[in-house]
Amino acid sequence: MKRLYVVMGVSGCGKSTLGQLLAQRLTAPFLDADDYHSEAAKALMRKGIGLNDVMRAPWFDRLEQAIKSQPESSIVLACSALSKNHRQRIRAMASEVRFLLLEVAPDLLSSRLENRQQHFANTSLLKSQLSTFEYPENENDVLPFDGAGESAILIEHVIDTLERHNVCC
Ligand SMILES: Nc1ncnc2c1ncn2[C@@H]1O[C@H](COP(=O)(O)OP(=O)(O)O)[C@@H](O)[C@H]1O
Ligand SMILES: O=C(O)[C@H](O)[C@@H](O)[C@H](O)[C@H](O)COP(=O)(O)O
Repeated sequence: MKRLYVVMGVSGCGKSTLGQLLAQRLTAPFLDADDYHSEAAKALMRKGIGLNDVMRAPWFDRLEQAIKSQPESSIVLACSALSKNHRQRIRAMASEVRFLLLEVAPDLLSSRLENRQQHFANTSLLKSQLSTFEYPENENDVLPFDGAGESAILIEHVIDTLERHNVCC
Protein backbone atom coordinates (compact mmCIF):
# COMPACT_ATOMS: atom_id res chain seq x y z
CA MET A 1 0.00 0.00 0.00
CA LYS A 2 1.28 3.43 -0.87
CA ARG A 3 0.14 6.50 1.08
CA LEU A 4 0.51 9.89 -0.55
CA TYR A 5 0.22 13.17 1.39
CA VAL A 6 -0.40 16.03 -1.02
CA VAL A 7 0.20 19.56 0.31
CA MET A 8 -1.97 21.64 -2.02
CA GLY A 9 -3.11 25.19 -2.76
CA VAL A 10 -2.30 28.13 -4.98
CA SER A 11 1.19 29.47 -5.59
CA GLY A 12 2.73 31.01 -2.47
CA CYS A 13 0.47 29.26 0.06
CA GLY A 14 3.49 27.43 1.51
CA LYS A 15 3.28 23.94 -0.05
CA SER A 16 7.01 23.45 -0.51
CA THR A 17 7.85 24.81 2.93
CA LEU A 18 5.26 22.75 4.83
CA GLY A 19 5.79 19.72 2.59
CA GLN A 20 9.48 19.53 3.47
CA LEU A 21 8.69 19.82 7.19
CA LEU A 22 6.06 17.13 6.95
CA ALA A 23 8.39 14.79 5.07
CA GLN A 24 11.03 15.24 7.78
CA ARG A 25 8.50 14.47 10.50
CA LEU A 26 7.22 11.37 8.71
CA THR A 27 10.71 10.30 7.57
CA ALA A 28 9.24 10.13 4.10
CA PRO A 29 10.61 11.28 0.74
CA PHE A 30 9.54 14.74 -0.42
CA LEU A 31 8.65 15.43 -4.05
CA ASP A 32 7.98 18.94 -5.32
CA ALA A 33 5.71 19.04 -8.37
CA ASP A 34 7.55 22.19 -9.47
CA ASP A 35 10.55 20.02 -10.33
CA TYR A 36 8.57 18.09 -12.94
CA HIS A 37 7.46 20.99 -15.17
CA SER A 38 8.94 21.24 -18.67
CA GLU A 39 11.13 24.23 -19.50
CA ALA A 40 8.37 25.45 -21.85
CA ALA A 41 5.77 25.31 -19.06
CA LYS A 42 8.07 27.19 -16.67
CA ALA A 43 8.75 29.85 -19.31
CA LEU A 44 5.01 30.45 -19.69
CA MET A 45 4.43 30.62 -15.94
CA ARG A 46 7.38 32.99 -15.53
CA LYS A 47 5.47 35.36 -17.84
CA GLY A 48 2.35 35.00 -15.71
CA ILE A 49 0.58 32.69 -18.17
CA GLY A 50 -1.16 29.79 -16.42
CA LEU A 51 -1.06 26.29 -17.90
CA ASN A 52 -4.08 24.61 -19.43
CA ASP A 53 -5.01 20.98 -18.84
CA VAL A 54 -3.50 19.80 -22.13
CA MET A 55 -0.16 21.23 -20.99
CA ARG A 56 -0.59 19.77 -17.53
CA ALA A 57 -1.23 16.19 -18.76
CA PRO A 58 2.44 15.19 -19.36
CA TRP A 59 3.39 16.87 -16.08
CA PHE A 60 0.91 14.72 -14.17
CA ASP A 61 2.24 11.64 -16.03
CA ARG A 62 5.79 12.45 -14.92
CA LEU A 63 4.59 12.98 -11.34
CA GLU A 64 2.83 9.64 -11.34
CA GLN A 65 5.93 7.90 -12.58
CA ALA A 66 8.06 9.57 -9.90
CA ILE A 67 5.62 8.58 -7.15
CA LYS A 68 5.30 5.00 -8.34
CA SER A 69 9.05 4.58 -8.55
CA GLN A 70 9.57 5.51 -4.88
CA PRO A 71 10.16 2.38 -2.80
CA GLU A 72 8.89 3.96 0.44
CA SER A 73 5.30 3.39 1.54
CA SER A 74 4.64 7.05 2.51
CA ILE A 75 5.46 9.99 0.26
CA VAL A 76 4.91 13.73 0.64
CA LEU A 77 4.13 15.71 -2.52
CA ALA A 78 3.81 19.49 -2.84
CA CYS A 79 1.42 20.10 -5.74
CA SER A 80 -1.08 22.88 -6.38
CA ALA A 81 -3.87 20.38 -7.32
CA LEU A 82 -5.96 23.39 -8.26
CA SER A 83 -9.04 21.84 -9.82
CA LYS A 84 -11.25 18.91 -8.96
CA ASN A 85 -10.02 17.13 -12.10
CA HIS A 86 -6.40 17.61 -11.06
CA ARG A 87 -7.14 16.09 -7.67
CA GLN A 88 -8.94 13.19 -9.32
CA ARG A 89 -5.87 12.58 -11.51
CA ILE A 90 -3.66 12.57 -8.37
CA ARG A 91 -5.96 10.11 -6.59
CA ALA A 92 -5.02 7.55 -9.25
CA MET A 93 -1.34 7.80 -8.28
CA ALA A 94 -1.40 5.92 -4.95
CA SER A 95 -3.62 3.54 -3.01
CA GLU A 96 -4.32 6.10 -0.27
CA VAL A 97 -4.22 9.84 -0.90
CA ARG A 98 -4.71 12.65 1.62
CA PHE A 99 -4.77 16.30 0.57
CA LEU A 100 -3.70 19.05 2.97
CA LEU A 101 -5.06 22.35 1.68
CA LEU A 102 -3.23 25.50 2.79
CA GLU A 103 -5.57 28.49 2.76
CA VAL A 104 -3.97 31.94 2.58
CA ALA A 105 -5.60 35.28 1.71
CA PRO A 106 -4.62 36.84 -1.67
CA ASP A 107 -2.83 39.85 -0.13
CA LEU A 108 -0.53 37.64 1.89
CA LEU A 109 0.06 35.35 -1.11
CA SER A 110 1.06 38.39 -3.13
CA SER A 111 3.54 39.65 -0.57
CA ARG A 112 5.06 36.19 -0.13
CA LEU A 113 5.54 35.82 -3.87
CA GLU A 114 7.07 39.29 -4.15
CA ASN A 115 9.66 38.28 -1.59
CA ARG A 116 10.35 34.79 -2.93
CA GLN A 117 13.66 34.53 -4.79
CA GLN A 118 14.74 32.29 -7.64
CA HIS A 119 11.45 30.72 -8.56
CA PHE A 120 9.75 30.68 -11.96
CA ALA A 121 6.37 31.54 -10.41
CA ASN A 122 5.98 35.14 -9.30
CA THR A 123 3.12 37.45 -8.41
CA SER A 124 2.06 37.71 -12.05
CA LEU A 125 0.86 34.08 -11.96
CA LEU A 126 -1.40 34.59 -8.96
CA LYS A 127 -4.42 35.84 -10.89
CA SER A 128 -4.63 32.68 -13.01
CA GLN A 129 -3.93 30.48 -9.98
CA LEU A 130 -6.83 32.02 -8.07
CA SER A 131 -9.20 31.77 -11.02
CA THR A 132 -8.30 28.12 -11.76
CA PHE A 133 -8.56 27.06 -8.12
CA GLU A 134 -11.71 25.10 -7.31
CA TYR A 135 -12.37 24.90 -3.60
CA PRO A 136 -12.85 21.22 -2.69
CA GLU A 137 -16.54 20.63 -1.99
CA ASN A 138 -17.57 17.18 -0.78
CA GLU A 139 -14.05 15.85 -1.20
CA ASN A 140 -13.64 14.01 2.09
CA ASP A 141 -9.94 13.31 1.65
CA VAL A 142 -9.09 17.03 1.78
CA LEU A 143 -8.10 18.52 5.15
CA PRO A 144 -8.09 22.34 5.15
CA PHE A 145 -5.57 24.37 7.19
CA ASP A 146 -5.05 28.06 7.79
CA GLY A 147 -1.69 28.58 6.08
CA ALA A 148 -1.18 32.16 7.26
CA GLY A 149 0.62 31.42 10.53
CA GLU A 150 4.17 30.42 11.31
CA SER A 151 5.37 27.16 9.74
CA ALA A 152 6.68 25.83 13.07
CA ILE A 153 3.18 26.10 14.57
CA LEU A 154 1.39 24.93 11.45
CA ILE A 155 3.39 21.69 11.22
CA GLU A 156 2.40 20.75 14.79
CA HIS A 157 -1.25 21.40 13.98
CA VAL A 158 -0.96 19.32 10.80
CA ILE A 159 0.62 16.37 12.65
CA ASP A 160 -2.06 16.54 15.39
CA THR A 161 -4.81 16.58 12.77
CA LEU A 162 -3.34 13.65 10.83
CA GLU A 163 -3.04 11.67 14.05
CA ARG A 164 -6.65 12.44 14.94
CA HIS A 165 -7.75 11.23 11.51
CA ASN A 166 -5.64 8.12 11.95
CA VAL A 167 -3.60 8.84 8.85
CA CYS A 168 -0.26 9.54 10.37
CA CYS A 169 2.99 7.73 11.13
N1 LIG B 1 4.03 29.87 7.02
C1 LIG B 1 4.78 30.78 6.38
N2 LIG B 1 4.99 31.99 6.91
C2 LIG B 1 5.72 32.92 6.27
N3 LIG B 1 6.31 32.73 5.07
C3 LIG B 1 6.13 31.53 4.47
C4 LIG B 1 5.36 30.50 5.09
N4 LIG B 1 5.35 29.42 4.27
C5 LIG B 1 6.08 29.77 3.20
N5 LIG B 1 6.56 31.03 3.32
C6 LIG B 1 7.38 31.75 2.34
O1 LIG B 1 6.50 32.13 1.28
C7 LIG B 1 7.08 31.88 0.02
C8 LIG B 1 6.23 30.84 -0.71
O2 LIG B 1 6.34 29.62 -0.01
P1 LIG B 1 6.44 28.24 -0.80
O3 LIG B 1 6.61 27.18 0.22
O4 LIG B 1 7.43 28.33 -1.90
O5 LIG B 1 4.96 28.16 -1.42
P2 LIG B 1 4.38 27.29 -2.62
O6 LIG B 1 5.23 26.05 -2.70
O7 LIG B 1 2.97 26.99 -2.20
O8 LIG B 1 4.43 28.14 -3.83
C9 LIG B 1 8.51 31.41 0.28
O9 LIG B 1 9.38 32.52 0.17
C10 LIG B 1 8.46 30.90 1.71
O10 LIG B 1 9.70 31.04 2.37
O1 LIG C 1 -1.12 23.48 -12.12
C1 LIG C 1 -0.38 24.44 -12.40
O2 LIG C 1 -0.70 25.34 -13.18
C2 LIG C 1 0.96 24.59 -11.72
O3 LIG C 1 1.32 23.56 -10.92
C3 LIG C 1 0.86 25.71 -10.82
O4 LIG C 1 -0.39 25.59 -10.21
C4 LIG C 1 1.93 25.71 -9.78
O5 LIG C 1 1.46 26.33 -8.66
C5 LIG C 1 3.18 26.28 -10.30
O6 LIG C 1 4.00 25.17 -10.46
C6 LIG C 1 3.80 27.34 -9.46
O7 LIG C 1 4.56 26.80 -8.42
P1 LIG C 1 4.25 27.03 -6.88
O8 LIG C 1 2.80 26.70 -6.67
O9 LIG C 1 5.16 26.09 -6.15
O10 LIG C 1 4.54 28.47 -6.59
